[in-house]
Amino acid sequence: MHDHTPPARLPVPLSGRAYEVVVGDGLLARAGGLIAPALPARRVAIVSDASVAGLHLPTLEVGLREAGFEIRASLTVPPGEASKSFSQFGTLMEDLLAAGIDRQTAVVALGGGVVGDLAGYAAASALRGLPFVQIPTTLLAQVDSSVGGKTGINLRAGKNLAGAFHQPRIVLADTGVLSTLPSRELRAGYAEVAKHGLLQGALWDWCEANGAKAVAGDAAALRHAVLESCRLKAAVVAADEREESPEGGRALLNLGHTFGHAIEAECGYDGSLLHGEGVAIGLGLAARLSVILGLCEATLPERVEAHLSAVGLPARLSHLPRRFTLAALMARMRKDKKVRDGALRFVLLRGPGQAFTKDDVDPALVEALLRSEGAQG
Ligand SMILES: NC(=O)c1ccc[n+]([C@@H]2O[C@H](COP(=O)([O-])OP(=O)(O)OC[C@H]3O[C@@H](n4cnc5c(N)ncnc54)[C@H](O)[C@@H]3O)[C@@H](O)[C@H]2O)c1
Ligand SMILES: O=C(O)C(=O)C[C@@H](O)[C@H](O)[C@H](O)COP(=O)(O)O
Ligand SMILES: [Zn+2]
Repeated sequence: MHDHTPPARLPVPLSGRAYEVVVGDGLLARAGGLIAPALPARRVAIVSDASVAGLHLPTLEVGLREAGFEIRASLTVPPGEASKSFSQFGTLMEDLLAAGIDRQTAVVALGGGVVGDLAGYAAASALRGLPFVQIPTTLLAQVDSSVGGKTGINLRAGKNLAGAFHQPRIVLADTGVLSTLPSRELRAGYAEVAKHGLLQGALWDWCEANGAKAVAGDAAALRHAVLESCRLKAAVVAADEREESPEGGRALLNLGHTFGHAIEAECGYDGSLLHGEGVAIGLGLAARLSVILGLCEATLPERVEAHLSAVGLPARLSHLPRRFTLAALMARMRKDKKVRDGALRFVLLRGPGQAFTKDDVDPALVEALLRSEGAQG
């Protein structure tokens, strides 16, 4: 049963590279007509993961062929974070070239953030840059990763440490495909909505009132979460596309990620901790660090953690079954891309809607926080 609300079109107003995020139900079946005006030719290579391809690739292929698209290849990678690797990247590049792509062939990512980040990096690199289309199929990818042009893979040293900025020509967020998403994945994606809520303010109030509906799969709540998240992200990215602003800018979208990425990397990308779950724990830790530094009300961490727990997300390090060593977490955080002149930089909160970056945080305070949360050493 499809929702017949007409699709919304949100602009991402980047000078010379402006594009739209189209949000609606049933977009996959109409994909060809929707993406053709944004592309140089009706020729694509689709990249997906094996699970998503089994569920949604046939609908997309029909939707593209109906509009006269030639599909040069439909390539799949194994589902999961481990596919954001150099070896999958290499195989994907070879397969794209073997499929006979040229510079007018668009790479279409059909999947979650893993497929979007990996295929986007391949699109940025193959023939030194191919047109790219994002068709996000997870809540996380619809509210966050498909918008803004960050692409990349993980290295042994940590998360997203190789990559490129490569903006898509268009994003199709078909909210109907979320009905097949496992509930753990829906909750993990919701962590980025809560992050956007804490950055934006009014959206945090909405989260506290409606988050439970969103993680239960309520279509109206999910549409609202996608629209408001993309609206916020589009504005932040348009103002500071490459995270260069000294005043916070795009780096604010990293709220919770300094801690989250370190925890995720320590877990080894084996599915035991999803990106959104790491972000949820990171949001709680960022709120706790903000209190330690006297920046916000002492009640904020409990408020953040209570909401995240209420929607079924882990909100504290101690909620995970495994233990972490302090030295390992600190070493991971020192490799974070926000580090400036060797100093850790954190996104902190004065309250919901009042985030900022701080680069003179005493590492001893961070260590004391992590120790009090159960890190060993
Ligand atoms: N580029 C960015 O700006 C950005 C932003 C946030 C996160 N990320 C990255 O995104 C990645 C996480 O993305 P994710 O949470 O989407 O994970 P994912 O891509 O691994 O997808 C999660 C799981 O859901 C399955 N799946 C996807 N869509 C489905 C559907 N409609 N029905 C059923 N199953 C479906 C996939 O097969 C996979 O097993 C991380 O690597 C993170 O670093 C990037
Ligand atoms: O788009 C951004 O900018 C973000 O920070 C969004 C994050 O949710 C996302 O996880 C991103 O990939 C993290 O960026 P990174 O630069 O720390 O790898
Ligand atoms: Zn993230």
